[in-house]
Amino acid sequence: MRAERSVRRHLTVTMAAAVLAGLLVLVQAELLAGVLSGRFTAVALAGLAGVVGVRALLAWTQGVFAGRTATGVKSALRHRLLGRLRDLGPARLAAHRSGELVTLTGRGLDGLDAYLTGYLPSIAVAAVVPVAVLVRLFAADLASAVIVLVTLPLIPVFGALVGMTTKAVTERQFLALSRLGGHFLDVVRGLPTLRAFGRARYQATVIRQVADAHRSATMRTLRVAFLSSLVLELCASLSLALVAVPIGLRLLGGSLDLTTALLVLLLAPEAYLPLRAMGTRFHASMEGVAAADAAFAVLDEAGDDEPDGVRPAAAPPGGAPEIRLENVTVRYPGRDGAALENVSLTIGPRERVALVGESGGGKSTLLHLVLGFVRPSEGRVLVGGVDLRELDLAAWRARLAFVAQRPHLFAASVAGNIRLGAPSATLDDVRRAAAAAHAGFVADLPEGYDTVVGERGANLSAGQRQRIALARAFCRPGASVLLLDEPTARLDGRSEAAVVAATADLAEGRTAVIVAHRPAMIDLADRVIRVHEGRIVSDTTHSTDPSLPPGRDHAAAALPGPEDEEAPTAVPKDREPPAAAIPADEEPPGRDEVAAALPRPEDGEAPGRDHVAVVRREGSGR
Ligand SMILES: Nc1ncnc2c1ncn2[C@@H]1O[C@H](COP(=O)(O)OP(=O)(O)OP(=O)(O)O)[C@@H](O)[C@H]1O
Repeated sequence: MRAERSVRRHLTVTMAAAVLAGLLVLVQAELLAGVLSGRFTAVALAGLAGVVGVRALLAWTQGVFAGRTATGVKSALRHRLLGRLRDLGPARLAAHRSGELVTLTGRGLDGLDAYLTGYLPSIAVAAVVPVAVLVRLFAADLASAVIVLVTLPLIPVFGALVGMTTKAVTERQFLALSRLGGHFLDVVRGLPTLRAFGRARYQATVIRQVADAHRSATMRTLRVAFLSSLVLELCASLSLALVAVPIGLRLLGGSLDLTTALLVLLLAPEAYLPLRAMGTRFHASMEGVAAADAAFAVLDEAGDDEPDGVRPAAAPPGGAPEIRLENVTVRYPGRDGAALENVSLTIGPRERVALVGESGGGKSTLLHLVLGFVRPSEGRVLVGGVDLRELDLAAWRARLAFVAQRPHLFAASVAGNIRLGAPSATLDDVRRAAAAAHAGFVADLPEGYDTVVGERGANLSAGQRQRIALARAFCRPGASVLLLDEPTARLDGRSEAAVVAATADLAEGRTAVIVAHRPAMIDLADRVIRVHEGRIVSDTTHSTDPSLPPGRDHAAAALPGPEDEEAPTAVPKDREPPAAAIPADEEPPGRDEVAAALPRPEDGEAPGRDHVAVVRREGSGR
């Protein structure tokens, strides 16, 4: 708010300085005409120099305050834009290309400089100075004033005629620029894939085409701008000729004195100049206006993080809450079918729920609903009986420990990445979390926990990235809800067993929702929910029947559908490692070896209970 006030103040000073400098032209012309005609003495030259000096000072003031205005407006817009992008949530954000957003927030908004420092002050000058000049001309010479009065409107009329196409042309140019930025970033990120598939050269051709499209759009914009300048210059020059020729003739005929003639000749161009300048600056500022339009379109998009209605956001309930979905349907923009359809589900406090089902079934969407990343198209999500739409989402998320399906690592130190959700965590806390996530490899990195991770974790293996992301979740001991999206994907058997054990430990006393494909992870849940094509098709609670081997019912719930590639198999509880965090530098207990020896589902064959028994027997016989 304070920033907005100061921007307004700076803009007012800019406009005032521009208008004042414009009006001083009248005094300058008056003095110059007097000095040149000999009406004023040489002393008037000092006054003339003074006026020129004041005009220079005003131009400097205008430049300084215009710069401050532009910086203030751009910074405020960038802040709001970034805030909005944060609030949009991943689902809506996915509709925008990162490169286009980068172009918009960077180079795009920089285009506003021309609008704020040039076009806006020129409007103020064009509104005041020609009128003042006309008034003075009427007082000096009626015939010339009438000619100026008649010809002056031609400039805005012709300017508007040319300018009508400007907006469309500049918008096309900005679109081409955004597309170029978006495509370029996409290609740079995907270079390894493109090279592997032999498409790098082809993409270079595509970039050339997109750049060509941008070049021709820019040339079109420039053509319109030059045409506009030509028309306005021509118009102003002809109008001036209409004023100057009769003045010359009347001067020769003796019907006009030299001072008046000089004054009219000096003042008349000043009537046209502000309008011409406005036209030129209009073209220069249009790219910034197109960028601002694009920025406002993003700002106007409904975010997912705003509580509905005018009520203040409610604080999330304390302790491990109950999570309830009531007839929830989720439709993503641009998709016909629903990602989740009429789903009703209650997850009790401290309950551990595994979400299973084939790819694309809607499991991650369900997690994102609880996170508040996506909003239900129909139905509602309740946390501890309070609608998520009424909750303070920042406070709610502070209570969550979340591992995303594709965790993002920042180009910061390993420790910084792990303590992302717990900035006050000490290095010991970070080490403990890393040990629980079985991320012992960090100690072997060149600078240990201070090693700077490449952009998006580029210098780490996929499994190492996953373990750092897990450590991030483990570094939030205050969290009362665990939301894990395939936390053991990309882990080897040994690490998986340890992470499952640590997860079991962490889930104790918390509400946990875990998207899982692997049997070991599924088996630690109290309840297994199978999601298929956006619907819950089975919901199995852990059996209390002691005659049944543990996990049997889970295996049944997790049984693959026709499309499933993996056949998850329950690993009996007694074969899991103890439910305690295993220090990364220690050898995991012997059970891990069993887990490590287990053929993984991706090995082609889904292991059954017998496999485990065989491996154990072989192991013990040695
Ligand atoms: N941002 C999005 N925009 C549009 N459609 C989406 C978006 N995210 C997911 N979908 C669609 O919603 C459906 C459910 O996706 P979701 O990611 O929830 O499945 P999933 O069960 O988690 O799959 P997986 O096991 O492969 O991670 C899919 O058809 C997917 O294509």
